[in-house]
Amino acid sequence: MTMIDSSASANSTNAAPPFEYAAEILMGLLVAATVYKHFSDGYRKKAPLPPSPPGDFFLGHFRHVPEDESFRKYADWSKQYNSDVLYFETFGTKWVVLNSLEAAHELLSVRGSKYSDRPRFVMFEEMGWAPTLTWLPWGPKWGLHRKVLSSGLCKKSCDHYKHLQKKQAMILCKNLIEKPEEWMSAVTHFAVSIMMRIAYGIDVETPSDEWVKMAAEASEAVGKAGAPASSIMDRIPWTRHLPDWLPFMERLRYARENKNAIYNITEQPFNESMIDYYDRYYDPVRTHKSDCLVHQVHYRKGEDERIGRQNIFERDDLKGGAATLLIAGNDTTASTINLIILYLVKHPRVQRRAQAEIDYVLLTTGVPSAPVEDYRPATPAPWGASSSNRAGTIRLPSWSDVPNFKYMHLILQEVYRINPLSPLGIPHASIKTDDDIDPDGDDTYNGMRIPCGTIIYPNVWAMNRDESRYREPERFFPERYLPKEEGGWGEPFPIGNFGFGRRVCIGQRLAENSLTIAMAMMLATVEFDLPVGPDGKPKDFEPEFSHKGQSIVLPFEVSIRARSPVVMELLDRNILCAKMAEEAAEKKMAEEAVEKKKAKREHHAVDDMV
Ligand code: HEM
Repeated sequence: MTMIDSSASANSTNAAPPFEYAAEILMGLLVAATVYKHFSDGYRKKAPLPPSPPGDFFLGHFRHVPEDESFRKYADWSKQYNSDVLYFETFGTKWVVLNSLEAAHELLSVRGSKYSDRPRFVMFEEMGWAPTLTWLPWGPKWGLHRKVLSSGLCKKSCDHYKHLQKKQAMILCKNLIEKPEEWMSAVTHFAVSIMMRIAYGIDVETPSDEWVKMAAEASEAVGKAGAPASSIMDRIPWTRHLPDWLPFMERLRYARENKNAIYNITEQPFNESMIDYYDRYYDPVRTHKSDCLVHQVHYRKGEDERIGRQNIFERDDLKGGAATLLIAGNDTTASTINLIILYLVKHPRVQRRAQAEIDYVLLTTGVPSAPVEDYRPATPAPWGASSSNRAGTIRLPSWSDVPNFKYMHLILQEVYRINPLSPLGIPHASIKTDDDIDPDGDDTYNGMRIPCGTIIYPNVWAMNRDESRYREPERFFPERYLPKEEGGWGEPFPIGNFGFGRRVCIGQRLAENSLTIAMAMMLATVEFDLPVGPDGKPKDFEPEFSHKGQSIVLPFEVSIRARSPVVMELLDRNILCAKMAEEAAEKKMAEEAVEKKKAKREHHAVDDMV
């Protein structure tokens, strides 16, 4: 026994372990496959690939594309190679960057049936995402998710949420005035409270609520995860199984460290919402379900089961769908409001003009009969740090006022243009379709070949700075969109911020409603100024941005105060009214539900007697 053991161990020291050369063999096969592919494509005389900067042999462009602010580099290359379409390749992963609106529109919208797939988001899989519309590949499951989520985000549904958005906009302004130093939490609370209510039926009372913290952690985890589908794991999926202490594996480490944040936001609000669903179900008074996504879809599923109709939207789909709304809807909205505040602070002239417009609309429409002077000081405040009209408002903006705030809408467009939240969009991917002429499913655009399965990044940042569309693109100038007759430059609104074609953002209407009512309310009630330095004078600053994943502005200081002494009272009174109206509506729905149940019971009783 001892002898056999020792010979075995001697053999094992002399012979090579079975997998010692596996890496080399694998590498050799990959090189051979790359070389074969290269030459076989060439012999088939296909159209040339789009221009691309030089890469390394085998590694391709892996080392050449920067992780941070790659959109700038792509825009530079686009100019250098005089091509709006650029091609890149690494370890067999091919990607194309579209630097013009024309190319993005033609490929992603007009040829949408070919370009609406997504690449595999291996890093997000590693982070533990449930099935979510944003990352789902093109196919029936995507169609089902899109249909279910869109039904709650169409115009009619969005009108239904307007009271909620207005109430939260008023609470936002109250929080800004009461705790100006915590202004960013107030903004996050605004966005989270809307999405938590719509997705889960959960009311988020204050900016210090646990739900706000949890949503902020998840948004941060996603926001700092880097541009989607660009990590080493997305390029070479098997690397997700490597230990995360290896060099180049920072993003794997990041994914593993942030798994909890995604788990919490997917599981906890969903479970809470389901508990509430069953509480309501068995409660004789609150028998009606809430109007949120989870309750509505879960109820429909139950009804389908009851009548034997197939419903393929599984529990995990609902969980993922609700988390999609929260994650996709809250951070985008909050980050855009942060940007709006930044540009208002940095451009006082723009802020004054928008306030003047809002004051004018509020004063000249639907005004109580008492003279204006009863509500505002006749002259600007004597300490007049600025030339602003500090009159404040005599009433708060309502939804019917919003279309009249024309200059405010231009500010929003200029914020979109100058700082797109997703500078490289969310990547699409091309697929083979029945209409393809090329047997491999490759496509041709302007004489350039786009191989089937290529990942497509629309460089929205470059499109929004296209000098043939925007004069002085780095300048923040909302008037650029005004027609020339009105003193503007007649330039077009930016288009790509919400994406393209069949994958275009489904939350755009909801987001724009949140943004416009929040802007209107803030401009009517709040004054934003530069922070005050130790010498008591306004202190200018250079904002810092993070471009890891989303392009967001990092926390900055701002001086915030109410525009007039009546503002706080107006806000308090209107918030109270909104809450009372909500309670009354809830009570009415509960009473109707009880009546309905009673009628059903009586109907069955008669049936039984018959
Ligand atoms: C300022 C706010 C927002 C911006 C800038 C924004 C931007 C985007 C972009 C660029 C895309 C990718 C489109 C494409 O692939 O071509 C997208 C997709 C998506 N957005 Fe938004 N979004 C915002 C708000 C919202 C809101 C409020 C919701 C939900 C209520 C939402 C839900 C989604 C979903 C589910 C997708 C994936 C659609 C699909 O893959 O089929 N977004 N969004």
